[in-house]
Amino acid sequence: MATLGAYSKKHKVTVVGSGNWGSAIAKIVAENTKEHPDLFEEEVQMWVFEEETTVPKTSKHYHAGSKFSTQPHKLTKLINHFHDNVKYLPDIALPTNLIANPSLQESVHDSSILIFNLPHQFIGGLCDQMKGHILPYARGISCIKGVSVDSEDVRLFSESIGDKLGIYCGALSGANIANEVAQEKFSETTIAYDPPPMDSRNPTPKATTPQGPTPSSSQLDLSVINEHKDSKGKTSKVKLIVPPSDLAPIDHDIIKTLFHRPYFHVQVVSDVAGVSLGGALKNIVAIATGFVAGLGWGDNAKAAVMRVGLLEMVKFGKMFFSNNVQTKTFTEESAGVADLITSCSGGRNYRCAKMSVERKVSIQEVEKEELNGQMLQGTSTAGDVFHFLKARGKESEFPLFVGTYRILQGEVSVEDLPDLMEGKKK
Ligand SMILES: NC(=O)c1ccc[n+]([C@@H]2O[C@H](COP(=O)([O-])OP(=O)(O)OC[C@H]3O[C@@H](n4cnc5c(N)ncnc54)[C@H](O)[C@@H]3O)[C@@H](O)[C@H]2O)c1
Ligand SMILES: O=P(O)(O)OC[C@H](O)CO
Repeated sequence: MATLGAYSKKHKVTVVGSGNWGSAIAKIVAENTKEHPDLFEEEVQMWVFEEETTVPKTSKHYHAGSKFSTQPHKLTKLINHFHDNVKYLPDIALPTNLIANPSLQESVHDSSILIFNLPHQFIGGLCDQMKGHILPYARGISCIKGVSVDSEDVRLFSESIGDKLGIYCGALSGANIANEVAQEKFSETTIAYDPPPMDSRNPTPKATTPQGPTPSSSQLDLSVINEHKDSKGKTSKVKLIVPPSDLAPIDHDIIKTLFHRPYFHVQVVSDVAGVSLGGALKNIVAIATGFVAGLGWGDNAKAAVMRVGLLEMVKFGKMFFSNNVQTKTFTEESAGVADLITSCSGGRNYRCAKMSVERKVSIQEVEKEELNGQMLQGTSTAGDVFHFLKARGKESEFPLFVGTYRILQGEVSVEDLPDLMEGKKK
């Protein structure tokens, strides 16, 4: 594990997002910053999308007659008072060094490590608000499970965040149902972090320094033109800022120290595209698995959907992200097959899809009734991926992804899925 060694400055960490997974990850990193005061500032900021809420009746903090249980209060106030995200991760004790902050700009101020963890629909707008307010040499980790799609392109959130903010950003994804992780039940995760060469500990990075008297490290113009190969194999030149030399480089060691816990085991790899795609595409497969479970079709049917889903996940990566995506990320890492299995067994996408078939209502209706503000990612990812494939005439090559979208749209029925998967039904 990393130690401070020659570095005198500490990393400040901010988690952008505070939903079910956002709060669980914030708990983990706050536990680790407390355990490693040589590397990190103890206090971790967590940006909260502010809303008014009361303590729910099911919470251990609910007391009939108490002002928090009867009148709405700001969620940040409740989190900081009870050290419990009573709405999105109820009844989990959050470390007292984790501070909920409703101001995005204030929470990211001076942070050298930014962790992005919120439903993917919101990240673009938040990055726009963060521009100019973050340290230019900050580095990021995206815990978002989704892909950024428009008619032109499909992109990884780690890359679109990185481009918007002018920073390097890796990705964390794995078989991680948030409530289980928060209850400290053992799980594994995969972090893909392939930082620019200038971030390595040795040798000291080359940097362009202004002429004149020697400035302090914080005043140096440490911009480096970094030749960068993106997840599709395209090489471009990006201007990145070298972190000051009195701050420990954000390399695999530091990343592992920040996220690894006795109950949360981290593998660090370099395949950012594979890790991100695994987390995004399995959500579509989880919906399809939930649909067949809703019909009462049993474990064999679920396994068949998962098998086809895994093949389509790998194919999608290979087809649209060239050879940068490694098949073994899908077959060997937590971010691949393990996440697929857990999501298709007990994830929200699976559970809501199952209930929608059982109750004969739309999945959106179930989401609203059952998730108390948490949001499904599979429904929008299914739509995004469908439109992306359609624009390229590739629908027939991804029958499960396309079939799931068409069921969601009400164009075909769940009973059609076996034939859809085999391309027998159009
Ligand atoms: N929950 C899990 O078990 C889990 C596990 C691993 C990964 N993930 C992934 O983590 C990411 C975050 O998921 P989550 O579970 O933390 O979120 P969630 O489903 O709990 O979503 C609710 C969050 O969205 C916020 N929100 C609502 N409206 C907003 C707005 N207009 N702007 C900004 N934020 C707004 C809410 O305040 C809340 O924090 C997703 O990509 C998800 O797929 C989730
Ligand atoms: O609950 P879901 O379906 O969003 O999935 C949760 C996690 O991604 C499982 O690893």
